[in-house]
Amino acid sequence: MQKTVKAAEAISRGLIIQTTQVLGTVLSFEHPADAVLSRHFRENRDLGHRDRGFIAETVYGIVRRLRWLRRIAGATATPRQLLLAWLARGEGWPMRQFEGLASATERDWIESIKSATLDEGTVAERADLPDWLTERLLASHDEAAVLQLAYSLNRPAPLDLRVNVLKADRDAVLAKLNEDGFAAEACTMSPQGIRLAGKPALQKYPLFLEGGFEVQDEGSQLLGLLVQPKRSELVVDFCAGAGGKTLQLGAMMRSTGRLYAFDVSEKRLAKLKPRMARSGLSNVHPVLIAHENDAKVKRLAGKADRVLVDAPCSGLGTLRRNPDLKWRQTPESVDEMVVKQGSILAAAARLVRPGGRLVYATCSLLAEENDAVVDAFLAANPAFKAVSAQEVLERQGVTLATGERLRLSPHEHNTDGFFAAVLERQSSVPGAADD
Ligand SMILES: C[S@@+](CC[C@H](N)C(=O)[O-])C[C@H]1O[C@@H](n2cnc3c(N)ncnc32)[C@H](O)[C@@H]1O
Repeated sequence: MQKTVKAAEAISRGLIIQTTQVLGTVLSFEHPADAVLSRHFRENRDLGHRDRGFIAETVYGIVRRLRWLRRIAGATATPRQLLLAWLARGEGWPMRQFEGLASATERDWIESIKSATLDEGTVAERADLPDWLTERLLASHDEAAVLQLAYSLNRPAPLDLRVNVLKADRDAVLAKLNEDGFAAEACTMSPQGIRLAGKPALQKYPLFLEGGFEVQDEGSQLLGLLVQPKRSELVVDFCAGAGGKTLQLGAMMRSTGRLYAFDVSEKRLAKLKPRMARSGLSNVHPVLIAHENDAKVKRLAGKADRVLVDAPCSGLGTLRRNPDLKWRQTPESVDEMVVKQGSILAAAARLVRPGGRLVYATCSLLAEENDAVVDAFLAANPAFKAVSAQEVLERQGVTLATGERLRLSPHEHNTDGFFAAVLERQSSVPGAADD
């Protein structure tokens, strides 16, 4: 508690006002919270590391516990009231810390909410999730599991790195990080992963600039391992985005063969370029496509050894990092996503050569974006058969009792929530009517 009190002593009225402004913009839910924060920091370059940390952590803390805070502070509480309620109840600030920051009337109000008690509340209220999402999770989990999952999603995520195996080896990177004062340890599941304590700034760290590692959640690294690309293969990362997994696949291919990084977003693909330069990879070919049935995609029909579909999804498995998603997504947006996912998977499957592998992955926790999409695909494409994700990982030294389909969750694996299914196009079904 002493640490919180000390940090709070340095909080100025100005910082409280700025945090309230950022919070107000985030709570309009017109833009993603991380974009609102980045923009604020770009426009206020004089803000120090600690003040940025205070604004970001406070805003994320409030968004994570918004339902609880509204129960405490009132359904129509203003951003400033939510902030004061968070500092008093979420951060446990004692009354004397509000002197000079809150008016006498506000301090009376804070005192009253400090001692306010709440009834137990509904499952959704206790989980700090919207009702519709709680209902959908309850369809595949019991109440205790939903609450456990929600509590783990409502905490900040650790910082994981993936060692670039083309340039470095994990033990050497680990030793260097520890020597330079970072508290780093090897990830327990991913053989390429390192977990750091705290949130150190790494953008200017020489080993990062030289391409020795990238930031990537350990769970996301396991998805790359499921693709298991080999040297000289033709591999397609169908939804490459800024290339988190592309870079991992390229390094696993030892910068040989051809690795196509498709995406419909020019902005995301542009973010891949500097990362490619750092990584030292020369086998990556970013390709901007208009949609999943673009002619640039069709040219590779039947040619790919491996295809990864890291599908656009609700992102609800990443609530530790993007807590605003739970308030921004709707049942309708999820339903639209499911249609898109089916269409992308069908288009990507056409690229897989006989005997080749297709991996469908999401960072969603919802069965309709995961199993339902894969089940519908398998029913319509008898040439594809499921392969055990557990066995694919085992062959790479990862022991994880996941069964046929990979399911990762923060409360069980301390990773983001991920789903993946590994499928293989049978070589013995000539001309199967699957496309
Ligand atoms: C989950 S993100 C990918 C994250 C990325 N693989 C990584 O590891 O960093 C999904 C991506 O799918 C892209 N996308 C959306 N619709 C698409 C489509 N029809 N074809 C290909 N990519 C698409 C989005 O622009 C987004 O970058």
